[in-house]
Amino acid sequence: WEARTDLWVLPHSYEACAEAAAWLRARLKQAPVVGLVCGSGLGALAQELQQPQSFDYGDIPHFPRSTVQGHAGRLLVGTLGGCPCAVMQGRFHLYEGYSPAQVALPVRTLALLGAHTVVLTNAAGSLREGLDPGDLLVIRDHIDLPGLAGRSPLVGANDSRFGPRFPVMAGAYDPALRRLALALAPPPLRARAGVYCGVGGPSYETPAECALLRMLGGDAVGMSTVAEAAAARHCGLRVLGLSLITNAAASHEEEEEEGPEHAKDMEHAKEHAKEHAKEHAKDTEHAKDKAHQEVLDAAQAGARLLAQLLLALAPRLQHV
Ligand SMILES: O=P(O)(O)O[C@H]1O[C@H](CO)[C@@H](O)[C@H]1O
Ligand SMILES: Nc1nc2[nH]cnc2c(=O)[nH]1
Repeated sequence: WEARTDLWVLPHSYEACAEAAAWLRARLKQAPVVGLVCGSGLGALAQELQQPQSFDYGDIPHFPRSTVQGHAGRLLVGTLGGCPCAVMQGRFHLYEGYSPAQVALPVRTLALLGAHTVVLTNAAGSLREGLDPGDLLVIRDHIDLPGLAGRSPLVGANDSRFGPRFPVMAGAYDPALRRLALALAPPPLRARAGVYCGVGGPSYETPAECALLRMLGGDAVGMSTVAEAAAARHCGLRVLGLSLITNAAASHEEEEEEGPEHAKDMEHAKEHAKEHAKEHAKDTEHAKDKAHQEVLDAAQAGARLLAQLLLALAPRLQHV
């Protein structure tokens, strides 16, 4: 038996990223030094980009396709506050069926294009009281749950052209960039530092899972960013992580229903159950991606202040 490693290896091979980078380099007026990944509903972060060149992911060799609402699937390259910048309007997630290496391919491509810094933004659910929708979590550290379980983009033969076999992740989120982001957050944007938990998704967390993540020390939870951060650190990029809080995690749950022990008798309980099942079926139909739509709406509402922060930050990111 011979393992088919080609399908697995190709999307994360150095050659695939180098081909994507060469394709872009041949078309770019100016190479980016900073890469910005837009989270769900945060595509408007590109609005201040000057003289942007635009590329559909479908045209860039080896780039996966964006399949999630709120992720346009486009790379824009221009200048932000004078700083040459590449903005990814849309990222890839494990729950779309992509491998961790495919999720990380754009970050590696940006590194090969000459970027030295990436800003990873996302929409996230809060796990903490006092961290509310509209607030910004400046990521101090992360808990990479898929990564801890072996779903890391760094799994497989190590290509030392990217980086070392065992990269250090302490201090992965650059402390100086974090301080800068905290200092430059424009009022009324409330920014604080904290820990982002990356989960596989696509289901949102149960209340019990939220309690677990809280116990682990998480402040916010989302389904992205951690694989990109690992790949970025592996190839020596500086990383700034920004989570726009869009909801309280697990707040989409229904109010707890009283159990059948509270019904007067079994008949009553059965009737109640039938009615509830009907109502629930209607709700579920109506709720198709209602939760994600709420995330997108909240992200779009917060995008203006986040865009202001990025505009203030960009000139300070240009030089290492
Ligand atoms: O992390 P980003 O890409 O911002 O998206 C977040 O929003 C989606 C859920 O609504 C998930 O993809 C979650 O990770
Ligand atoms: N996993 C997860 N991702 C999110 N993205 C935006 N909100 C959430 C959330 O509550 N949970």
